[in-house]
Amino acid sequence: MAPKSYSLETELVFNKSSDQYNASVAPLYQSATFKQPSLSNMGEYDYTRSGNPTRTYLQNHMARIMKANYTFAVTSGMGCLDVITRLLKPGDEVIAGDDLYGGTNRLLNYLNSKGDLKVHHYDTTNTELIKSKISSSTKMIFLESPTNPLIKVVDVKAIADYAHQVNPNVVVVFDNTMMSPILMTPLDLGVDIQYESATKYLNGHHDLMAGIIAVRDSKLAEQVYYVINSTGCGLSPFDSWLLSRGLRTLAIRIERQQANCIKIAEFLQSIGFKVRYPGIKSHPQYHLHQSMCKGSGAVLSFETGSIKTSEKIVENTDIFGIAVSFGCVNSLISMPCKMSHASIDAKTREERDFPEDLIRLCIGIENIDDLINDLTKALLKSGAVKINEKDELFSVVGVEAKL
Ligand SMILES: Cc1ncc(COP(=O)(O)O)c(C=O)c1O
Ligand SMILES: N[C@@H](CCSC[C@H](N)C(=O)O)C(=O)O
Repeated sequence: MAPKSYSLETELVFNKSSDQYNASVAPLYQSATFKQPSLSNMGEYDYTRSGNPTRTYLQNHMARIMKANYTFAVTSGMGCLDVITRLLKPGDEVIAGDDLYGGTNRLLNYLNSKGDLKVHHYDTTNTELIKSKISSSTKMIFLESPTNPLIKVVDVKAIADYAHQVNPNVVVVFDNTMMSPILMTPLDLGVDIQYESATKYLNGHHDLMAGIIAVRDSKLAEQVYYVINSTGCGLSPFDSWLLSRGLRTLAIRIERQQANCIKIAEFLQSIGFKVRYPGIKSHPQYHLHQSMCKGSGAVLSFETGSIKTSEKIVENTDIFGIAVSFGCVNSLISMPCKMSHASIDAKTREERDFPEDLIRLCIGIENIDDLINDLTKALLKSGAVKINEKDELFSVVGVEAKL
């Protein structure tokens, strides 16, 4: 009989553990080795690099949440990409977005520069351009949507369907870190491998690094497992246990983070900033995004027109911490060009229309009035915003972001 599945919110907290003592929380097997029942019978587990019950529990839970047949927990989001790129052969052609996360760009560039892969970066918001570049020699396609931090939206299904028509063996890879499984199910849109940095929303507390790889095809799953076992990047028992714990509140955290983010996007827009956020109608791909996702997440970016002004804003918030990463319960502020995306060189950033003054906000679950007051104080101190005779805030920068 097919296992009964519940709504995502229920699946997140529903415990399917079959623990011998009926522990309400799946136990932590903090053990590197497992004794064999006999010399000839290895038993279910022998060595934690190859498998561990706490990691299996997490993976089974994640598979239900991501609508995957197989998931694999590894030591970071970049660890996922490392495993996935190892499925390719030397010299294979791959297509990648031109606004992928900085670390993704760095690893792909590294492999390209060593001649391991031939990586071609294109603007993946231009579906026709991407289609024209896909050929029978394209072996893998790397997509991200909305992109971090320019919030560009990709037509995932159109690209995945076309790529599979041209080459049934192409592997379409999708980084779903920005949406999480609560807001998007990329496997339903035709991607072959979905991965996420679980360091972000999935865990939500910035107390661990992890990554999850999800697939439906059993052959791909076998290859992914082979690499993980061979390289030893499976997630440790303790981090698997911690991630299982963080995961339970994913739905409620995202609901609150997103509600706060929408209010902040509207606030910034109302005082004259051009805001990049797929949850507001002014986003050029608002309808495409809404057709693929159940929400818009809690990351937005905006420009001020001046690097100095942006620096002053970032340095004058209290509640918003100056830190990389996102998806955590507390709010963060950053300048991607100096922080998360500094690994993309300045020339490439310019070629890709990446604004140096861009500020990224990652919204947490704090009280919304406190967040808006904190931001207002920093905007006023920086001089980016002033108060008119009617006591209303207005932006004095009036910059038109290149969306
Ligand atoms: C969209 C995206 N994908 C992947 C990663 C890599 O994840 P990790 O930091 O867990 O390696 C990050 C951030 O680091 C990210 O923002
Ligand atoms: N120094 C790190 C930067 C990590 S950025 C983390 C996250 N993806 C974000 O977008 O903020 C590095 O070199 O990778």
